[in-house]
Amino acid sequence: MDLANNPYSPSSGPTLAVLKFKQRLVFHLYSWTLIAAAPLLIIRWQQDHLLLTALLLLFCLNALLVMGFLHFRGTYFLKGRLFPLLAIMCSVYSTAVNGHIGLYWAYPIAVVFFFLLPLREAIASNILFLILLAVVSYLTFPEADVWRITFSLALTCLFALVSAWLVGKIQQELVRLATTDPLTGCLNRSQLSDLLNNQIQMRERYERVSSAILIDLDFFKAVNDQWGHLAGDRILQELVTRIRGRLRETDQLFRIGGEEFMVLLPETRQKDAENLANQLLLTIRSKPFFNEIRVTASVSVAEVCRGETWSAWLNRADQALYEAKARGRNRVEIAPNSPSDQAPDPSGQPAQATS
Ligand SMILES: Nc1nc2c(ncn2[C@@H]2O[C@H](COP(=O)(O)OP(=O)(O)OP(=O)(O)O)[C@@H](O)[C@H]2O)c(=O)[nH]1
Repeated sequence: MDLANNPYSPSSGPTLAVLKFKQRLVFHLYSWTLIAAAPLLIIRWQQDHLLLTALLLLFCLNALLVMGFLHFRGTYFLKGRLFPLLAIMCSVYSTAVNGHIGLYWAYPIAVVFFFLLPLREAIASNILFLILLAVVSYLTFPEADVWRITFSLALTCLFALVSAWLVGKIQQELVRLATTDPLTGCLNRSQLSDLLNNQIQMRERYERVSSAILIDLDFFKAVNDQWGHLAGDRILQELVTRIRGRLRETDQLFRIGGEEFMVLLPETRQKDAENLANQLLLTIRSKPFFNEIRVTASVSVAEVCRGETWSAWLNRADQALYEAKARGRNRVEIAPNSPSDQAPDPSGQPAQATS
């Protein structure tokens, strides 16, 4: 595993990619609403509609602010929560004073809520919008029109809701497919750097120390050669079930190579990680797998050191794993702390290799 040249940078995680895509989408939607609202602002100002002009001005300023925050900070002001309020006020007021001409804007606004807001907030905003518009329509239009307006707007909201929900589900599924290994259901390497970096931040900021365990099956090629690849696959699946049975909810299990796995243990010191590593080794070698096949594993443990990068952390764990292989396999090896780490081990115990 060549970690120094690892292609996975923190910005390459699928979750981050989806977030960036959403931010770009929000930026474009705000620029389009700005392009649509700016001419209206001038028209209403020329017509001396002062209240509507003020509302549209606030609307445009909010759009500019959100776009500015997105462009310069990569985050947006109030997460765009002023938008529904201003959009509802503009549309309802415009319908009250301009009749049908104002009403036409209600439809794109109802749809765009689902792209700019979290689903629940979009639903709540649309319910409020529908009620207010129904009241204003009742006061403004003939009764027959009120039903048509309310019903057609409700249908527009419903279709937008269904499409937004579907897009959200598809997106969740795509992220799941991109981040998990199909054979074992473990996390794959796509988010490895991000999650290791999170633990490094916890160490730097709050002195919360995490550890990583690497597990590599011994002589797995021989298992494949003797029993076939399908048997090998079943062993890998059973191995993951056994490992998972020993982990806490907060621990994360990655498949980082063919028969190589990594367990990330947040807030776990080396001593506790070493205990767990010994237990994991025991669960692997103590009982035969599918078809009465017995396998062993080489295991390494590395606690994160102060000031080190995620790849340096993983490299230390990897070196210790090579050491475990070199010393005869079927054992746990502890990675020595990096020279940059000055913190004393609270247990006062020197790092030891155990079998
Ligand atoms: N069945 C199965 N085998 C896999 C999978 N991924 C990798 N392998 C096999 O795992 C074996 C790994 O072989 P090696 O890298 O030589 O390692 P090893 O035989 O375990 O030897 P040591 O690690 O040195 O103990 C290869 O035969 C791969 O084909 C998989 O998804 N399913």
